[in-house]
Amino acid sequence: MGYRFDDLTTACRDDWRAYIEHDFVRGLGAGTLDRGAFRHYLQQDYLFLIHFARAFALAAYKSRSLADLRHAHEGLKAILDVELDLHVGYCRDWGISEDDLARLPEARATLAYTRYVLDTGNRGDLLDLHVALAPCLVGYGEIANWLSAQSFTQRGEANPFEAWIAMYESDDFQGAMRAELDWLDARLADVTPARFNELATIFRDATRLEIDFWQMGLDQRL
Ligand SMILES: Cc1ncc(C[n+]2csc(CCO)c2C)c(N)n1
Repeated sequence: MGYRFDDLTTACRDDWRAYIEHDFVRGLGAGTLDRGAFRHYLQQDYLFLIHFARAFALAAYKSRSLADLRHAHEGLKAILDVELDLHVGYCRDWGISEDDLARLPEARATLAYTRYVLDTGNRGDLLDLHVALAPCLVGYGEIANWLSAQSFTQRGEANPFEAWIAMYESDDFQGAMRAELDWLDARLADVTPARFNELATIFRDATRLEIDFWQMGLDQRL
């Protein structure tokens, strides 16, 4: 007993590294990622964010305390008022209009990942749901930090993906990631080994679905 978030990443170390250091991520850092692959990813990420907002609404429904209800509400507001607005603007810069976004077909990788998170939350409790959301919430912060530390990463105008890296490296985003880590550390401190194993399976599955999401972008696959 006495688990922490780091025990989840340690339990699926190879999958976690494959997600954080994926070729798609390396291409973002080096500035060499195929533009079509990035546009495809941006489009599918719009659909992803809509379902992710629904998952925060589910977290509100699953909350047993006012503090957890507020936490879910903050997460939902952050996606609707900040993340999705930014995303729509970002898509516009990449030549994707709101009309295009409204008509997108959903890729299999998007379907699989988002519905997996929603099903995990429906079936389980608030901790199951947060663990399913963690590769997304914590992973992108870790990816931005990892990229900043790599010698191949190009910063500034030389890199067409600079805004993407900067968004997830920002104090706002890193603060939200820290808050999520604290929430998870507090809950994981008193789970049994059997319960930890269940949670580690959820975390690994969601991490594998993040890897598939990057690969879907690279392959420009529906
Ligand atoms: C496939 C995929 N995985 C993770 C994120 C990152 N992300 C999505 S919502 C959110 C929190 C917003 O408050 C974060 C960090 C993404 N965009 N797309």
